[in-house]
Amino acid sequence: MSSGFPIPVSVLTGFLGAGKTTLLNRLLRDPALADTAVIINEFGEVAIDHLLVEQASDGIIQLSDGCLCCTVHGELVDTLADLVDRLQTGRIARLARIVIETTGLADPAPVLQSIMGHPALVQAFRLDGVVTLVDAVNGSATLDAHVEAVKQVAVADRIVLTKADLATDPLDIEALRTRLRQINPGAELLDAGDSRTDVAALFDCGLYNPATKSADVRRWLGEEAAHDHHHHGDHGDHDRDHRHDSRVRSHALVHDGPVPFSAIEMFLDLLRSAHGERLLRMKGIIELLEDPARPLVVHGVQKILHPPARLPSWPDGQRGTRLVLITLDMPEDYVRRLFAAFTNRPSIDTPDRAALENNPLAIAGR
Ligand SMILES: Nc1nc2c(ncn2[C@@H]2O[C@H](COP(=O)(O)OP(=O)(O)OP(=O)(O)O)[C@@H](O)[C@H]2O)c(=O)[nH]1
Repeated sequence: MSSGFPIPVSVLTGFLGAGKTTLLNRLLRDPALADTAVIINEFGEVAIDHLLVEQASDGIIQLSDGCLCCTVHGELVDTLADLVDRLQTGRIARLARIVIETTGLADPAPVLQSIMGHPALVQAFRLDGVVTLVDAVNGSATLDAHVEAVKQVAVADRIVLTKADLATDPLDIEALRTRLRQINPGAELLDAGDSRTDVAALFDCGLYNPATKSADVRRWLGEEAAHDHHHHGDHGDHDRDHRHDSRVRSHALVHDGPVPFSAIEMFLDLLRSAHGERLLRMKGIIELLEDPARPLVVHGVQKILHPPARLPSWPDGQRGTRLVLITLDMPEDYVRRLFAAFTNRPSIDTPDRAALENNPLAIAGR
């Protein structure tokens, strides 16, 4: 293997909406991350994430998988192998680092095992560290409800607490910190709002060392290695590898043409008031009737609805509204019909938006 190898790989993980892309955008502004390739995993039929990473798009590689939970094994391995090939044939001059942003529902063990355990990749890459983000507002509830979130914390070298600015009770934050230290006593615990939480503090962790992690982590990684042993070269066994909770699903909503702000607002309000606790994540890019040239970006994370932001222009030139919702136990049909009602594309037997607004007896979704 030629010089420049092994390339350090950092894994950025954290539950849905914890703030991975936000932190990544901040870090990518640092010249220390020049020559960094970013691999992001998208799920669902519409891709949004790559539009929201503010870097020259040639540095971003998007893995598109239909699955919520996996930074899917085979595709990640193929992408990394392709990068090696491009470097060796001179199509890329140099890569100083790779950052992999996992999906929020990812079990991190297979991702780490892809890098540490794959016979071909182990020569080219070294797993440098795992950075796990935990949202200070939703963190405790998320750890209670989702085992993936506990695993993400347990495997971390650095844990970054986000959204402390939104947390109302400092005692809650302290309780969360204590819990994070219990799950992973060895990781450094940092605050996203602290300017010292920079590239130097998060990356260059040294070679990832499972021996410094809990017995659980060593067991999970061991199970992955055993699982891998049977699956090298076999990318098609997704059903068997598919581990996410079938109660969790993603809904992709697309609308061509501009939508009035009031319609989007009402759609989100109704969804949140009727089914807020079932809405794990909502994100979208919206073409507004009032200002179609500047896309509106909306984010909801469990009980938080973040203030919408505006982009100066359409990142990929393609206008329209793309929303992704990740829900727990929510019928697909309900979401689609409600969205159709507010974008004036009623399906059969569904009251249209005007009827919903004007008729107090109309109950959406019924
Ligand atoms: N107030 C506040 N908002 C934050 C912070 N970090 C992230 N956000 C907001 O949280 C929302 C979700 O952030 P993202 O960076 O998209 O989260 P993510 O982890 O990449 O989301 P997924 O990829 O969907 O799992 C956005 O509206 C961000 O602006 C923070 O520290 N404070």
